[in-house]
Amino acid sequence: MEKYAIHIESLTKRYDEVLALDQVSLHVEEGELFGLIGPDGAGKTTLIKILVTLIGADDGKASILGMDTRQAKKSIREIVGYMPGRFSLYPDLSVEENLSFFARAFDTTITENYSLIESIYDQLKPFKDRKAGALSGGMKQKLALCCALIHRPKILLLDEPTTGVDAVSRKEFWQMLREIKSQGITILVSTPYMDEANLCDRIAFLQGGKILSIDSPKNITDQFPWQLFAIKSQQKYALIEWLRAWEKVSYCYAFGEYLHVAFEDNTIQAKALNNYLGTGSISASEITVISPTIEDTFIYLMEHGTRC
Ligand SMILES: Nc1ncnc2c1ncn2[C@@H]1O[C@H](COP(=O)(O)OP(=O)(O)OP(=O)(O)O)[C@@H](O)[C@H]1O
Repeated sequence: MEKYAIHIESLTKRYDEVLALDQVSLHVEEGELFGLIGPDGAGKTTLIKILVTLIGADDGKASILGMDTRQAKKSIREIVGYMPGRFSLYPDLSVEENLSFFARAFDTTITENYSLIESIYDQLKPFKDRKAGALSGGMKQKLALCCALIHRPKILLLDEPTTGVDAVSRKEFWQMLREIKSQGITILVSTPYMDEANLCDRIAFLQGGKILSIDSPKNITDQFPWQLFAIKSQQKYALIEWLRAWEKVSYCYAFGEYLHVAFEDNTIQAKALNNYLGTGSISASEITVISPTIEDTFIYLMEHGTRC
């Protein structure tokens, strides 16, 4: 008996000369909040479309609760909730009409599973007669989530639900996902935002159709192998140039007003770093040792190859 909510083995998908998925393997446990993290074009949408049986793979296997995506399309569609990346609602129907439409399509009613969407739909109620096309980005996102949940799916698949949404709505959205997870629903969510990876139980890094790593956010950041420094200076561009010219530097990227720098030689400490900056007439206002972020680790894995 299959124990995974989602099980993918060596999945490969090609669009003409583009290899969108290249031997992707992963599994998602029942009840997990799993993140598919990767930049534009990584293959996230393709993977999710295969899982919801909208497109077929060229090779490999994918199953949802033990059901093969090639053979059990109808049964899978009944138990998954899907929120596509682009606007999936009917813009000329009102908020309430959209929700009723999705409920009817799944042979249910708004009231039958209302408890699942109540806390989200309550925020939309004041606008229930407004056309979906006239809602704000954050409100559209909430309505699309209610529509994806209205038939109480066992597994929820969300394709970049927070892309183009403001920071407050993004935060609220992740809070909603935690609440949905607490109701026993397995969630697979894709995002290009590295900071959202920390909110998942486990994540898979996807890049160019390949998995770079799969693990908990903590175990992922533990893969960054060097001591990492954050440096701040008024001479930001000269600082980048000067450090990238130093043959001892093995990692050097700008993060906002800081530069993250690491050395393969772990004996190099802040004092030696400061001395080197001095030889280039650069003064740093801050040099501190920091913990690597998810983004640091993603860049490291991209440059140094897969670890899994
Ligand atoms: N229908 C298609 N025909 C041709 N190429 C495609 C098609 N759909 C996707 N691709 C290509 O496959 C690769 C993976 O695309 P995919 O949409 O799965 O990535 P993604 O991670 O979801 O990124 P994005 O956020 O940009 O959609 C990209 O190079 C993309 O251009």
